[in-house]
Order: sequence, then structure tokens, then C-alpha cells
Amino acid sequence: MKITIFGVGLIGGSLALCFKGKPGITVVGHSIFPEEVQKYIDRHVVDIATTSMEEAASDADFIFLCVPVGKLASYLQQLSQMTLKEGCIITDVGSTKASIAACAKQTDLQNVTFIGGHPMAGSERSGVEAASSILFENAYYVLTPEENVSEEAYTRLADLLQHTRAQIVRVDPKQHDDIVGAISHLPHLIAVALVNQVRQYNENNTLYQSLAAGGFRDITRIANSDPYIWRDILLNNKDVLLKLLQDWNGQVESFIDILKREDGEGIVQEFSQAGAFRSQLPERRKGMITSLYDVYINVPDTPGIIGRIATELGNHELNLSNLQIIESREDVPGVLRLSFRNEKDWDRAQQLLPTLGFTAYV
Ligand SMILES: NC(=O)c1ccc[n+]([C@@H]2O[C@H](COP(=O)([O-])OP(=O)(O)OC[C@H]3O[C@@H](n4cnc5c(N)ncnc54)[C@H](O)[C@@H]3O)[C@@H](O)[C@H]2O)c1
Ligand SMILES: O=C(O)C(=O)C[C@]1(C(=O)O)C=C[C@@H](O)C=C1
Repeated sequence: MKITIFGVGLIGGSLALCFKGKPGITVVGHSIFPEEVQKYIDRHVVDIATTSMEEAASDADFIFLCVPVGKLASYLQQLSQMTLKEGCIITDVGSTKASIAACAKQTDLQNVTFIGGHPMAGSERSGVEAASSILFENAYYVLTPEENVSEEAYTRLADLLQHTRAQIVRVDPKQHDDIVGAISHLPHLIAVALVNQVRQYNENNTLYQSLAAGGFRDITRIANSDPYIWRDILLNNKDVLLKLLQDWNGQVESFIDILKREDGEGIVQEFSQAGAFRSQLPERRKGMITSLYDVYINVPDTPGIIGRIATELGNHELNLSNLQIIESREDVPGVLRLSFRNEKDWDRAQQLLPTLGFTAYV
């Protein structure tokens, strides 16, 4: 099976790493930039790398378009002029879905199927250097097939994407853009605006920068994202964002009003409602931060206990992907969450922990 990836950056590179080395799969990476192609080879991210679009596309069973949103239509047009393998599935990873769906409808794609896609995982970093095989683990991966897409083609793509360990979800393209506008595009815009506001204050007093602690850093990490990738996303989802920004103005106005009226109860209510909603967000949405393979154990509050557990797991070659103390108060047992990368380690940990005197909960 030949899988071709156009644009082997953060997302394309992460997909390549999920597929590369799997039995029967050859991963081909394409870039229009010769220096990028060399990087793909040096980093062993793909099996074959090329600047030739024809070489990359011909005979491919799957084609992933992982270039900026503003370039997707032109790639689809170019592919429609080529002779592709019959049954080939073309998909993309763009952060907006309505415009590429409309473009696919208008494009004469013969004997091949287009299915829009968007993995809901990423990072503020970019380029193949930032690619990771576990980027999509436990994240949602949206697919937006139109009515003309056969179940067979959809299932073939969904099956291939099992290699990402993401959870596949089918969404209408327009609905996707409304929702993702609110939970991804608007937050990026707000983060950038907030950083720029503080940047201006900082020009006269660099203490702003020095004192910026957890709160500012937590809410602004994504302001470091690639400007050109985000230019394309925001312009492409302009109509949705203009509406969302109006609603955002409403939120700002409401806080102005609350503060002017010194309405303490109003502030408490805003925080309480927000906190209640936020704590309901499913943990797996955090992508690579959390694992599906968690085991919980009660641990006594004694020195060295965590070290002992980690050592025992290590001695049994059980690889921890994360470890977290969920609650720890004096004289009260804490709850330790142990996360594993795969089901096999997860099962073995559940067998081992009781032999060490811990009851394992999943
Ligand atoms: N960054 C994220 O968190 C994230 C998450 C999900 C989906 N996406 C989407 O994935 C796609 C790729 O984003 P990324 O974060 O991997 O970016 P990236 O910058 O890491 O990779 C972009 C790739 O496209 C290539 N490219 C850049 N400009 C090009 C041009 N003018 N013509 C042809 N190729 C060009 C680059 O060489 C690179 O290989 C975008 O459509 C983005 O919306 C991004
Ligand atoms: O975690 C991040 O840094 C991201 O920005 C990832 C994120 C998001 O907003 O959640 C960004 C763009 C995508 O299209 C999908 C995911």
C-alpha cells in the first residue's frame, strides 16, 4: 500500500510516523521545497521523498494533503488533472472543512474519492521537526464525507487511521467549522490579542514580561503558533469568526458591566459556571497528555512510595507514559494515576500491582 503525504510538517510528519514501518505500507513524502525533501530523508520520517508531484501521486492508494488551508484547493485541482490509481482516497487535514468540501464537489475527480479530515490534535510548533508518532493518540479525528462517498471508501480510510490511535468521528463540514471556530480558531485569536495587549504595556515597563506566570502562560501558549498556517485558517473561516467575535464582545461587555456595578455575586457566578463546564470536558480531548490506558491505585502518604512503584514497574519492563498524584493530603491516602502507552502494558500492570499490595482500579 502506498500512502502519499503532501506537506510533511507537524501534522503530515506525525501521520507519516504513524504509518511508516507498518507491514505492507510505503510512505512517500512530497514537498515543493528541495531542502524539505532532504530533511524528510535525513529524519527517516518517510520511505521515499520527492519534489515531483506526479511521482508522489501515481499509484498511491491514499493521498493526504497536509499543506496550509489556503493551498488545499490548488492541490486538489492539480490531482484532478493526473491519472491516479483507481479507488485512491484523497483526504486532507485542514483546520477548516466547508470550503474544501465545496471545492471537492466542483472538482472532477474520476475513479477516486475525496473525504475531508481534521485531526483535533496539534501544537504551537510546526515543521517536520515537531512531528510525533503519538500526537493523535486518544484525540478525536474528524472525517467529513459527503453523501456521495461510499461506506466502503469511508471504512477503508477510517481503518487506516486506526494507526493514529485517534477516535474517528463523522461530522458535517459546515457544523465542523462552526464548532471548531469556537473551540480552536477563536481561542487562537484571543490568545494573540491578549499577548499583543501585554506586549504593548511591556514596551514601557518590562516587569510585565518578568512577572508573567502560570495564568498568562497557560492561556497564551497557542499565540506562538505559525502565523501563515493561522492566516489561512482564520481567513478561510472568516464568516464564522466574525459572528463569534460579536458574541465575544458580548462577553467582554458583560464583564465590564459586572465590574462597574461591583457585582461580586456576578463574578462568582461566571467563574462557577465556567468551572463546572470546563471540568466536564472529556479528558481524552487533551490528546497526547492523557492516555486511554490508565490505572488508578490508592497510595499511602509515605516517603519513597512513588519511587518504589515506578521502580517495580521498570523492573517488569512496563513503560509509563505519565504519572500523576490526583489527591494527596496529610494522613489521607492519595490516588496515583499510572498511564501506559498500550493495552498490553495496561493489562500487565493490572496483574502486577495487586502482587505489590495495591488494588488497581481502571
Ligand atoms: N498545527 C496544528 O495544530 C494543526 C492541527 C490540525 C490540523 N492542522 C492543519 O494541518 C495542515 C498543516 O499544518 P501544520 O501545523 O502541519 O503546518 P507545518 O508548517 O508544520 O507544515 C506545513 C507543510 O506544508 C508545506 N507548505 C507550506 N507552505 C506551502 C506552500 N505555499 N505550498 C506548498 N506547501 C507548503 C510545508 O513545507 C510543510 O511541509 C494545515 O492545513 C493546518 O490547518 C494543523
Ligand atoms: O494544541 C494546540 O496547540 C493546538 O492548537 C491544536 C489545535 C487546537 O486548537 O486545539 C489547533 C488547530 C487544529 O486545527 C486542531 C487542534
